[in-house]
Amino acid sequence: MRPVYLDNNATTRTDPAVVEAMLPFFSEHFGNASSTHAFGEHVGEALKKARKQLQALLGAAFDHEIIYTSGGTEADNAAILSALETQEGRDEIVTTTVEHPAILTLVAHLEKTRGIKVHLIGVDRHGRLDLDAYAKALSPKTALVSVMWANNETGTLFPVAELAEQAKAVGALFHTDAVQAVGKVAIDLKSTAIDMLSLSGHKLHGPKGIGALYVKKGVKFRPLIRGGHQERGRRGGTENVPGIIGLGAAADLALQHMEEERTRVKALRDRLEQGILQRVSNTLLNGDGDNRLPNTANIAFEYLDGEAVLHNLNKAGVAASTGSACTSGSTEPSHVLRAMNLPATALHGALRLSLSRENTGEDVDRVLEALPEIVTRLRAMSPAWLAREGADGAAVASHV
Ligand SMILES: Cc1ncc(COP(=O)(O)O)c(C=O)c1O
Ligand code: FES
Repeated sequence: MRPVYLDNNATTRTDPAVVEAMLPFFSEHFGNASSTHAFGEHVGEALKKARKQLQALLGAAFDHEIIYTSGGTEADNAAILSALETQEGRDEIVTTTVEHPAILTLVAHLEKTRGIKVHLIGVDRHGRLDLDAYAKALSPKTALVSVMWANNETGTLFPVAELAEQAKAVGALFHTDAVQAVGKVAIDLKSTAIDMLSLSGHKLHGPKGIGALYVKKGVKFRPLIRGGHQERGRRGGTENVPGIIGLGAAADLALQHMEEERTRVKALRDRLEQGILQRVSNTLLNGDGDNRLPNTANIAFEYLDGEAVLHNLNKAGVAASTGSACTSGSTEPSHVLRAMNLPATALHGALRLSLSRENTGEDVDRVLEALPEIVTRLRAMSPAWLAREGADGAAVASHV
């Protein structure tokens, strides 16, 4: 049976058209863009076009607002470290409890080694940001705010445009980790107060190992990687030419497919989600209702271990994850679901199903066929579930 891939928030398949666009840049057009001879010439032109393609997806005012990086993690690191250098006299960072480790690991390190004060803003049961706490945390000491656009585990969207306005009002820079949002939701940076934005190629059917940091014109930037004059001196090192070309092609395709993602993919996701909730008892939908990425479903099965559900789904030919790529395999419950205060009975039972434009109705049917039986079988072996049934039974009896 054809395997079903529902782990697109971990990574996506590089679109065949993207691979096609990249291939010549490994062979006939292998030149270095910095060279003045003919081998480099064609490369320079192609890079310019790719930059324009990414600019269009971001709605950026200028193409030189884009700095290519090795991916989302590097872009996040570059943004935070730059802000601390340029925002003299300010030594506080405001971010959230549900950020990706690319942010959380770095800010924890900065707190420990540089005495930077980090405000971690929490979320409610649906993953919505505590806006009062956010407003209170902002001050003239805030160097940078970093709030993700879309959460990788639940797909919940944060109101980054409004948050950026608030940050601007206290003179803080605003960065957003938009790794999961770019290509899935409409973005028009020129009409926002967002100063910096991180993205990653492999989350939007582009190649791995390429990403970008958008830095709004006029915002001071200190390079993370110093070297040659590439990227206007803001990121040294020979350009990842095939990667940049691939990211441009992926951006172009993402723009073309954006409407489809919002309608067809969302309809598939909704059918999948509703189908599971109807067929399986004691399930919780994690995330903010409609205010979510159109492709992401995060569902917790009470009294079960998500890893066990996942393992059995894998055997049925369905690839998904328990929440996040990097923490899968560990027995620690997700920091995102913990921050959302999920009931203890559900904390370990989460399953993330993340779709893309490559999924079909048949993929959804496959999950809906396999999953209820898996959950029933696992619950029949779960002491916690059996104890709960007993307890419920007693509760029912006491009401008669
Ligand atoms: C929200 C978020 N930020 C950052 C990253 C890291 O991106 P990359 O794998 O390109 O370093 C990811 C990928 O897992 C992510 O989901
Ligand atoms: S995706 Fe969250 S831990 Fe890596």
